[in-house]
Amino acid sequence: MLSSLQQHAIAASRHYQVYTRPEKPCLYRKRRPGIVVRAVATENLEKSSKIVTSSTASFPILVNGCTGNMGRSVAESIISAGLTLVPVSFSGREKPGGKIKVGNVDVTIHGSEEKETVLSSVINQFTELIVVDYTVPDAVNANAEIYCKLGVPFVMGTTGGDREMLYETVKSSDVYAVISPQMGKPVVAFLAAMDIMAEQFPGAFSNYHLEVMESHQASKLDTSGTAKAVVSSFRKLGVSYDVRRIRKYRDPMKQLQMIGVPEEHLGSHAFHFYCLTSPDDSVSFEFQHNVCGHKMYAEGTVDAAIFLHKKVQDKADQKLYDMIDVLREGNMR
Ligand SMILES: NC(=O)C1=CN([C@@H]2O[C@H](COP(=O)(O)OP(=O)(O)OC[C@H]3O[C@@H](n4cnc5c(N)ncnc54)[C@H](OP(=O)(O)O)[C@@H]3O)[C@@H](O)[C@H]2O)C=CC1
Ligand SMILES: O=C(O)C1=N[C@H](C(=O)O)C[C@H](O)C1
Repeated sequence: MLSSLQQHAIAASRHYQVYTRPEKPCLYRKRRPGIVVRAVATENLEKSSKIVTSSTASFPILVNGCTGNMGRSVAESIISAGLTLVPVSFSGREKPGGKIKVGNVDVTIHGSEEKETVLSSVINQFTELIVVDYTVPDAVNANAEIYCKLGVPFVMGTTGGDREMLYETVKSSDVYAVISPQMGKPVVAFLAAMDIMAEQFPGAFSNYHLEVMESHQASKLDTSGTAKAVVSSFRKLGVSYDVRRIRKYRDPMKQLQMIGVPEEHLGSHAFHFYCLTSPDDSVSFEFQHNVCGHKMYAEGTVDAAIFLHKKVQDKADQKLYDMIDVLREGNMR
């Protein structure tokens, strides 16, 4: 009998056949042209006077982690959405120097020890600033503390770190934030459905056996935050499962041969698979979401930033949000 993982591998490769069909390449379907690009390239940031963005549609966003996969992708989506990309970002390296070009914006990369001083100066120069964080798990808590200390609203897409401490940091500050390990709206809808099921039918999967596996690019440092969120719903549904049991795949050979990740997406994919089996093995459920590339998360992140900007402008009472709140608001582009 095939193990559920082998069955998954077969299903995944079948799926691959489907979505790479040349006549219907849904992954690569062209989007409608975006809103006009309105990136403000602000050379000589130090010299410029305060940049005021009066219209809701053009508030400035600083992306922390612009040299990474997600940071760059979000920066590109900000420009495509006609928002203002602040030409400053941070890196884990102490003295990175240099600039990277995103669209027509030259983004200066600063070292992590300069974060607080540089960010304070950006806050003084850009009104209505929102920060987006796509860095590394080890930087999550320190970064959130800086944002809260400086009073800048932020979207935290980075996974890992001490999540409880992260929420505490925000709650004990006066800062608006969207925090979510998953910014891809269809996957967020799946997470929401699991959460609603857990809320309405607690114990529906009592004593079921759970297997979870996730596969990501080899550079991913932590266990999937999304898988952990799904497990937390399954636990409410009556399953006993420790997130340390989640099987992580980071080896490109296994991803290619066993899981069926398309070769061109080995460097950027997120495949998740959950299998629930009844105690007597007579019933099984399988859930799977496979994402290639980063665009979906980048676009969701821009929606989260637009949502957060509105909450700040409206002086909303609630300050801490997740992506389910963003989805519920229903004001997606
Ligand atoms: N919420 C969501 O939907 C998604 C979340 N993610 C999460 O986002 C995070 C980033 O992923 P990804 O872009 O693939 O990772 P990368 O490794 O590609 O990028 C990490 C970035 O963080 C920078 N960095 C490292 N240390 C620090 C630091 N101390 N301060 C500031 N910047 C730092 C790196 O700069 P340098 O290399 O120059 O040091 C680099 O720019 C991960 O936690 C990932 O799980 C990813 C996809 C979707
Ligand atoms: O690192 C990634 O790539 C991703 N990270 C997030 C997670 O840990 O859940 C979301 C998605 O899986 C992509």
